[in-house]
Amino acid sequence: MTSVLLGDAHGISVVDFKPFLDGSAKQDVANAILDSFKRVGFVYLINHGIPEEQIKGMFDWSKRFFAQPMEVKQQAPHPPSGTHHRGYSAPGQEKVVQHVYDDNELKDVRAKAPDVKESFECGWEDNAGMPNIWLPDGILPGFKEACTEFYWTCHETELQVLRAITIGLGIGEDYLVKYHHGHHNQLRLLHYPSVSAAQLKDEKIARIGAHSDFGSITLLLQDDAGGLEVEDPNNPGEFKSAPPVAGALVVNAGDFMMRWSNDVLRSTVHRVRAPSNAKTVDGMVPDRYSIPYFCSPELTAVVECLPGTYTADKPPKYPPISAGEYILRRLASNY
Ligand SMILES: O=C(O)CCC(=O)C(=O)O
Ligand SMILES: [Fe+2]
Repeated sequence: MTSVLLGDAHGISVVDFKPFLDGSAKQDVANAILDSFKRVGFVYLINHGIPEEQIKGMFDWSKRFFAQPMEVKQQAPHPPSGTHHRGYSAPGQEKVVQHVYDDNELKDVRAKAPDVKESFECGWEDNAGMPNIWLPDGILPGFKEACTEFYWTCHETELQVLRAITIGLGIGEDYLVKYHHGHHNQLRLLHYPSVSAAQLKDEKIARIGAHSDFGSITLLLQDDAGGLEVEDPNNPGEFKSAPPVAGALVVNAGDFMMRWSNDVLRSTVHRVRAPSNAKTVDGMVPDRYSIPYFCSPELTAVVECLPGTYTADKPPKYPPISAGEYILRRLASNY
């Protein structure tokens, strides 16, 4: 048997995706991915298919974008409402929350520990329901094209991971692929500025608050700063670090995958803090860049438990849900 399992980082498997992509050991890779998703909801993929050069290029663009003066970045402003999730959000504008929908409660959470990150969101260029918000022509030429190209490259890897999941679940490989045309994915550039280590530790500020992702899967690229933490599903409230692994793509299952699989796959709560080994300079933790790519089904899709994931003894835990309604509800609560 080919060894597709390359290692483990705090319980999250590091899996070689190449034998899936070249067809030499599809089932082994699918099983290894599914095992990690079942235990922790996260997996690291090596040889994931997104070219190294393109990743480096995207991080370079991200750094160039966030290095622009605030008044330039504000020329691609994220609208005040979370449901049009596009453009630039300044530090403190978005507070990622986990199922908080009451207005007063939301106000309290935001006042207590704002997320001091800045982000840029974009999606499919022809998405009329959620149009992209770019910088005016002439500012940072090439940025839009780089984002758009990266978006579709990530979509290819998304489709392969979805195939692996359904093969791991023992159902046809196109079962989930057919809901995912890439029209409602979201490419996010994230910059966590250098901030006071003490304020982060005392939870006066947050980098990104604890949350689950609400789509199908998320592909996440992180730099080597560290700080991503994943909740131990068996010990709620206990978080373990998901450290940077050279060359790896982090993939995590979102809420739709949890619902589709009737809780076989976990949509695990995660957050970003200061890494425990952060090298501070004058009490400040270094800044951090990451690039998540959120994959969602068509908004018209109804997400309901997949065949084989429920029986008379283990009935569906989740009623069917409209993908569009669920996404918009969760997006709205973050702004
Ligand atoms: O920056 C990271 O590593 C994680 C970001 C994240 O969890 C998110 O944007 O949903
Ligand atoms: Fe997330």
